[in-house]
Amino acid sequence: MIVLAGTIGAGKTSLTQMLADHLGSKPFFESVDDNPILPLFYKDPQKYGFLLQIYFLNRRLDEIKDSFDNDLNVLDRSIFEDALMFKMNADLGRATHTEADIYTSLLGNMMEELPDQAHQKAPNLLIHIRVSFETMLNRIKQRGRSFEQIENDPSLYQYYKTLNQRYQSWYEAYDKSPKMMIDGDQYDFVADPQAAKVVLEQIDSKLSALNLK
Ligand SMILES: Nc1ncnc2c1ncn2[C@@H]1O[C@H](COP(=O)(O)OP(=O)(O)OP(=O)(O)O)[C@@H](O)[C@H]1O
Repeated sequence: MIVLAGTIGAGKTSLTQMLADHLGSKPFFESVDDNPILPLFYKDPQKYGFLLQIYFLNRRLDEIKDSFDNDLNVLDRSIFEDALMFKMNADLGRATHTEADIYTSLLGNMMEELPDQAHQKAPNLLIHIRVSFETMLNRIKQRGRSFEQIENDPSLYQYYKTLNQRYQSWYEAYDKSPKMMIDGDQYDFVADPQAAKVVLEQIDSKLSALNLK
């Protein structure tokens, strides 16, 4: 499986669809609009952070199991980023370190229980869409999900800034599978068909180098 990674508004959902269409494989999306915990979490992160994390863990394990049958299936977010986000939430006092430790241990246990074929536990390729903090803020504003708006909760500015910074070091340290980075500032693959073509070419050549295509 191929997994997309990147901060809020990086374009993971759009690239998942484009890439699956291009490869003739199946896209897997985590629906934000149907997530009943997310608005609660934004309103009261201390209370709902752990519940949200367990919700995501459950959903992502389902996705991983469902996408097993084809190496080129595309998932719109990796399970590894949840750990990054939860660790950050714990560091910011939005979850306790005990909750973070329990989550990490549960994640490890559940990954061990996945079916045996070792290659299927880790993705075949992780694609990180890197966007600047400015682009991230613009996209969040443009998309207009009310609970994500800084006007409604000014503390989100710092939350988003910290998240954006942490993604870069997270990506550099990531070693669970082959990986590549797409420059989401340079290539606006949603608005610009030429940029989309370049991005798909970059991914194609990585997949060929990995003998996946
Ligand atoms: N593990 C997590 N912990 C806390 N919040 C999370 C976590 N995963 C996702 N979210 C929240 O869920 C919402 C959707 O995030 P996500 O980045 O998956 O999709 P997106 O914003 O639609 O991204 P894209 O535009 O790249 O498709 C955001 O508000 C994000 O903060």
